[in-house]
Amino acid sequence: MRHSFSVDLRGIVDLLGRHLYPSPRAYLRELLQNAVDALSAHRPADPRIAIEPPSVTGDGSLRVHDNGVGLTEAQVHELLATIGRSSKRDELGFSRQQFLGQFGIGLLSCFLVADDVEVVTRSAAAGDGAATVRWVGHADGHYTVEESAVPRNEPGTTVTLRARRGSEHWLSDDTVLHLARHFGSLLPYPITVGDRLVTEGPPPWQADHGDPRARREELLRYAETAMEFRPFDVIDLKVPAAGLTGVAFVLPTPLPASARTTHRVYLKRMLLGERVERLLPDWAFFARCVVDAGELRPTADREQLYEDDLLEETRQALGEQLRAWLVRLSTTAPSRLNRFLSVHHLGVKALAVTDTDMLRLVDRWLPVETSDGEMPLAEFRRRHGGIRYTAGVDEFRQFAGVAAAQGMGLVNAGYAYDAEILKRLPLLDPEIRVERLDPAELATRMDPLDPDAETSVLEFLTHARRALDRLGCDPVVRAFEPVALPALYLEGREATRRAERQAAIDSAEGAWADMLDSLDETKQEGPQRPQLILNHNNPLVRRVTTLADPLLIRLVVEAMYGHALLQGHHPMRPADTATLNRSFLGLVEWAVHNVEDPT
Ligand SMILES: Nc1ncnc2c1ncn2[C@@H]1O[C@H](COP(=O)(O)OP(=O)(O)OP(=O)(O)O)[C@@H](O)[C@H]1O
Repeated sequence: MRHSFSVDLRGIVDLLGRHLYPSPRAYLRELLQNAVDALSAHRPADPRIAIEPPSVTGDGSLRVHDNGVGLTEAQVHELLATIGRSSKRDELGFSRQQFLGQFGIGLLSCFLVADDVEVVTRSAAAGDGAATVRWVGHADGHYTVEESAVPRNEPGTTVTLRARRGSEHWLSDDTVLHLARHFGSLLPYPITVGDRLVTEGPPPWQADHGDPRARREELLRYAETAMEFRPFDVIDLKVPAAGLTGVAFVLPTPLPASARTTHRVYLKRMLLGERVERLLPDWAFFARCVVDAGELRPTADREQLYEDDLLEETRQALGEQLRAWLVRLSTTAPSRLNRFLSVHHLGVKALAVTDTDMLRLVDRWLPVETSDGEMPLAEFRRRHGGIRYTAGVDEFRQFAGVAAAQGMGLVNAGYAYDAEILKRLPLLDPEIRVERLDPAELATRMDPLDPDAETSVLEFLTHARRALDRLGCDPVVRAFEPVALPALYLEGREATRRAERQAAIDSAEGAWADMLDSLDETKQEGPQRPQLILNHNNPLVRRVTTLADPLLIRLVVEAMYGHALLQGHHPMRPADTATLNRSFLGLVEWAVHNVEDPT
């Protein structure tokens, strides 16, 4: 025997109210949507939707009239009284293009605010003699159908709601006016609430202003009122496959890193939401869009866009259009591009990591910190042939001045995405040379001393070497710029790696330490120790190299070693800290002793 499911309407309404619709306000959207669909199905000469709020009906009820397609009695039974039955779907289950509704549950949302829903309707299709049918559905799950005592004089439908106790505010004049404006201001048929027209005509980007500058100004003004910011620029958007038109407003300030950009989306000119996500690719955080799309689908709660192939395709196409705008800006208005970059550099850099056009744009236009001051990478290459960079900000601060003085240009790639961007530069031109600075290389650029000077520092060097040996460091004397810098601690990249490995071995214990130790293949290689480069051009250093007292030389060299470590933000091992302390106290003692006893 076959049986049909019976549905407990209260349970379903509860489900919708709690889990599908985030707020009961959805009821007005669903009523507007049905009225619009009814007009799209019939298209009378003077289509209109008239909402009568309680102040007009006078009996506390809300009425929504349309002069659309209406329903016959048979359709009333089939469509209004069957949950999930919609006239707007084809056999394959896809929503028919011109309609907003598709699921056949929208009317149920009225039960979120009312216990009874009355529909009085007359079908346009059934001709002049069509009866006016009155259907009343109750939240407890039963309904009545009868021929209306008052016949309608034109096809169409009137839905009447009387607020459930406690829900009166959802039907109040102010709320209804606000909701009708919110959801319906761009809808293609005139909508009135009482005697107020809430529709505003076509979307602002479709309005014809004749002059493009006037249009742009109008759109900027629209953004100021609708989104509360004066955009940096407006970009027209169009994706025919999704029936999408609209505009992207470029944000005048960067978003906080954690924030997601959201968009105002209309579907067939009904507002889907003001905070719709995932319309643009993630990288396009600098734009907020307002769009209307005919073909994109909503999620069942009508709050977000349904994720399908068409949405993905649309996202790509919109991304393309924003990218093209950026590239266009770089050729037609570089100064505007520079202003844009100064605000949104982080996002553009993120984009350049995966996108070659953006990489080219960053290369040519985005100023980066270099030892010659701020300039785009392309300009830096013009001056220095290739690119040598430091991967950390500290490293850059330490070496930029010295490197520049030796005629070596340095790029600071210590900020987000910098190093990845630099490594990708050869994609633009395989000839581009990019290498990371090896600090050890700096020493090779510094002038050795002339033979006389070299001889004069030999004895000093012997003492200095003895002082630094147990710290794993070799002293070297060179003449370099800037004169003001007495000493520089240089650790080659290999030496750094080795120090890190050694630190790991030192902090490990037992078998683990033995294993790390045995893995340390560099043990077999010759020593590559960090160097303390003392600057012979510096007057103080020059005097120090002439000292005769081995104890004083040791104290001075140790102090310079500690100072150079601190200056270069190098990590201080316990031995380094102890050395610095001891040399400091030793020098104080030496100074005091000499003041007391100058002999
Ligand atoms: N104002 C109206 N004029 C004519 N027919 C209507 C009207 N309101 C509802 N209907 C009919 O009732 C059916 C069910 O409406 P309901 O709002 O529940 O679902 P839907 O609009 O089809 O889909 P959705 O759940 O996406 O809103 C509609 O498909 C439509 O045929």
